[in-house]
Amino acid sequence: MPIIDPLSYGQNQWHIILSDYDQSMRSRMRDLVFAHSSELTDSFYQQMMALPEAREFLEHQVVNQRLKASMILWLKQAFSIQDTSEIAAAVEHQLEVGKVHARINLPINLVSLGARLHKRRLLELISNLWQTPADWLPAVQYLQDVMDVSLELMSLAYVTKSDRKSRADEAYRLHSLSLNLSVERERQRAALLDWSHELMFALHSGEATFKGLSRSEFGLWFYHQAISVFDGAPEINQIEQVLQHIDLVLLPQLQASAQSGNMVEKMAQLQQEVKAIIYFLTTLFDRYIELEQGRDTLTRLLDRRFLPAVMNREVKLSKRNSGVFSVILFDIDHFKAINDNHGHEGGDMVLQQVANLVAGAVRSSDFVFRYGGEELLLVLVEVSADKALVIADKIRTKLMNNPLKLPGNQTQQVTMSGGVATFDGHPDYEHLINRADKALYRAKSLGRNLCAVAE
Ligand SMILES: Nc1nc2c(ncn2[C@@H]2O[C@H](COP(=O)(O)OP(=O)(O)OP(=O)(O)O)[C@@H](O)[C@H]2O)c(=O)[nH]1
Repeated sequence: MPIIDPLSYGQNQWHIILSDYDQSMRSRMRDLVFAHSSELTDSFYQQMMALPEAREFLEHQVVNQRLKASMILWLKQAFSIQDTSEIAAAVEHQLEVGKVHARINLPINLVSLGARLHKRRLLELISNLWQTPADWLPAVQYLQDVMDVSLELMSLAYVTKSDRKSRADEAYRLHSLSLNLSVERERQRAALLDWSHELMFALHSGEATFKGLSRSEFGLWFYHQAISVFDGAPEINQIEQVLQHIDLVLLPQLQASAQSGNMVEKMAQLQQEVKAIIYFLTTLFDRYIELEQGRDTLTRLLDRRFLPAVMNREVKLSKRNSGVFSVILFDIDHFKAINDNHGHEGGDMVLQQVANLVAGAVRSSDFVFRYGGEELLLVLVEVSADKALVIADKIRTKLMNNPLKLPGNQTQQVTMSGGVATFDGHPDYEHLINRADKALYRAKSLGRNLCAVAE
C-alpha cells in the first residue's frame, strides 16, 4: 500500500512544475494543446481501437461518447494549470481518473500507451511551433513533466484503489466461507437430485429437449458462487469435469439412446456421475469450517464492501460468455414514518423481515446486499431485462401481501419500490448501479410500491 497521501503528493509535484517553468512558455503550450485536443483525442481513440485488448474497454457506446469529451477535458486541464490556486482541483480530477481505471480493471499498460501516443504527437507539434532546439527544449521538458506527473497520480490512485479492491475480494472469499455451510450443502445436494429426477422424468415421457446440468440451479450456483468461494479447492475441478462430461457427452448420448428405446446403461452412468458430484461436493463442504463473519449484523445480508468483488466478477463473466445479468435496487417506502411511529426497534424489525423475505425469494446463485440504510441490492445472475422486472415485481408483491410484525404484537403492511437495470456491456459496474438508482428514483416519484426499469 502506498505510504504517501496522493492528494498532497500531487499538489507538491504541481507546485514544483509551476515554479520550474516559465509562465509564457506554459501559456503557449496551453494554447497548443487547446488548439489540438480534438485531433489528439481522435487519433488516440483510433489507434487504441486497433488493439483488441483496448477495444474491450472502449467500444461500449457510452464510453465512446464520453471518453472523447473526458479525454479532451483531461488534456486541457493538465496543460491549463497556470496558477497554484488551480492545482487542487486538477490533482483531484487526475486521481479520480485513476480510480475509474482501477474500478474497471483497465490494464495499466494501456494507460501508459495512451500517454505515449499523446506525447509523440505533441512533440511533433512543439517542433513545428518553436524554431530551434534551444527554444523547444524547455517546452519538451515541460511536456514530459506534465505527462509524467499526471500518469504518476493516476497510477497512485490506481494502486491504492486496486489494493483496497483485492483486499475486499479476499474478504469476500473469506466471508463466503462463513455461509451456513451445512445448510448450503444440503440445498445443493437437493438441487442436484432435483435436476436428475426431472431429467429422468423428461426422458421417460419422451420429451425432446431438457436442461443441461450447468443451466440448472446447481450449475448456476456452481459457476457463480462455488468457484470463487472454494477457489483453489481440487474438488472444484473434479466437479467441473464431471459436470462438463454430463452436459457435453452423456446427455447427447442419452437423447440418442432414448430414441432407440435403450437407455438403461446410460441412465446408470448418469446416476454414477451425479453420485460422484455429490461425493466431491460433500468432501468440499466438509473441509471448510463455518465462520460466522462478514455479514451485515442486523439483516444478515451481504455487506456492501463485497460488492466490487461480486460485480466485477459478474461483469467479467457476462463479457466473456456474451451473457447478461441484472440488478434490482429496492428501497422500503416511507421507512422514516415506520421509525417515527414504532421507534428504531420497530424499524429494525421491519428491515430484518424485509431482508429475510427478499433473501428467501431469490435463487442460491443470486446475491443480496444491504446497500444502504433501508436499501437492498440484488444481483441476479444470468437474468435478462424482462425477467428481472418480473422477479422484482414478484418480490415487491410478496412484501405487499405479507403484513410485517411490529413491537407490541402489531402488524403493518409495508411496501417497497424497485429500480431494475440489466448489464449493457459497460465495463464499470457503477454505471449499472447508477442506472438502477435512477429507475428507483422514478418508481418513487411515480407513487411508490412499484418497480421501474432503467432506460
Ligand atoms: N430503524 C432503522 N432505521 C434506519 C436504518 N438505516 C436507516 N434508517 C432510517 O431510514 C430512514 C430513511 O428515510 P428517507 O430516506 O427519508 O426515506 P423514506 O422515509 O423511506 O421515504 P421514501 O424512500 O421516499 O419512500 C431514515 O429515517 C433513517 O434514519 C436502520 O438500520 N434501522
